[in-house]
Amino acid sequence: MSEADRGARGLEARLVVRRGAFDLDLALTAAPGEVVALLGPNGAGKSTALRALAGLVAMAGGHIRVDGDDLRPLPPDRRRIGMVFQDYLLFPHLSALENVAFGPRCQGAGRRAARRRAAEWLERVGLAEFASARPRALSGGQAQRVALARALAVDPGLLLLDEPLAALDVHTRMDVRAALRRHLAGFGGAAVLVTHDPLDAMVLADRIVVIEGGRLVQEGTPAEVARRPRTGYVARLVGLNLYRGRAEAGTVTIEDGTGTVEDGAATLDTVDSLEGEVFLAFAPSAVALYRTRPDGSPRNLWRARVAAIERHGDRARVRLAGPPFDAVAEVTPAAVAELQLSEGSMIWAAVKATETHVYPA
Ligand SMILES: Nc1ncnc2c1ncn2[C@@H]1O[C@H](COP(=O)(O)OP(=O)(O)OP(=O)(O)O)[C@@H](O)[C@H]1O
Repeated sequence: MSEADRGARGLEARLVVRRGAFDLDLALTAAPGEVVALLGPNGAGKSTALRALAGLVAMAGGHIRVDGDDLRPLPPDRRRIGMVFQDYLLFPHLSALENVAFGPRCQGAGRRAARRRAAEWLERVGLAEFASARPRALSGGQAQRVALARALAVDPGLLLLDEPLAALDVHTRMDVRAALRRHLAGFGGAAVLVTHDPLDAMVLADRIVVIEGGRLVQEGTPAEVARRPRTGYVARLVGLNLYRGRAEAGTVTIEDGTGTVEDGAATLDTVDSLEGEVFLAFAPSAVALYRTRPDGSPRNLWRARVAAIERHGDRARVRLAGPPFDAVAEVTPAAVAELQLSEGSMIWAAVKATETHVYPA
């Protein structure tokens, strides 16, 4: 390790954890002031990663450096870490103020200093008047703000948030998400957030790290990840059709289609000049559906079976099954009626070359 590494600020970690048949091996960094969201399907290892950082699960290897200090040998209560965990609730027998004062007390602050500090934090999260309330008298959103104040009151070098909004109803969730964003913006340490909700990740994170099967599969800013998904999971999350293929002279041969490549069926034309291994993506709204073969035959035209029709806000999502490949189309409910779409029916689908996006695999 170089001097520069030792003195690096923020989080610099490699987390190696074995849990039965599952193993996690993840390099993770977060600069001071940066919020990194861990996103991934169920069982990907997000909570395991967070618990390893907190010292709640043992690591089989790796290291955790926060502002240059190695935390791995330290027990959880000696790590300067703030935690807002879904199941790491407030102490029910303590008031909001005492809950927040608990951390500074543990760090050695005197009773009065700890209470003063807690009062400041409750003020900052807008709950000054609830200082003497017990947790059961608080709403879910208020309790979550007290938990955040408690986490931040210890002036942590690293803040860990595990599904901080998951237990809240939709309306409260929006408010608390906006408040959380403001508090995170004012926090000078590194923050790692675990969420299932792509919207939380998009709104709260500076950078998204996607993990699947205990390994990093993609990372980037929310915009980069949304625009250029690299796995099916990410593509579904951001609502895009995504394929891997080989590009040659403006045509992409789909390699992960559901059917065999017969007489050029599993190909899509693009307006891109990229060659070689690529990802090809297009939005469900770019897919046009026809009952009969359209005149003038657009270039990217294929015959597809309707596998399912789902309501999605004021639009309908039509799942199309291959061969040549699966896709999702988004149309109006009126179009579903006009086209007489039903599960199992065969239709024509088209997507303009100009509506496809191609990027290196
Ligand atoms: N206490 C445990 N003992 C053994 N294996 C465990 C334990 N907890 C979790 N696992 C396994 O570790 C893997 C990762 O689980 P983890 O909870 O970290 O995933 P996650 O990405 O947080 O999932 P979710 O989104 O469902 O919370 C899973 O395969 C799970 O079965």
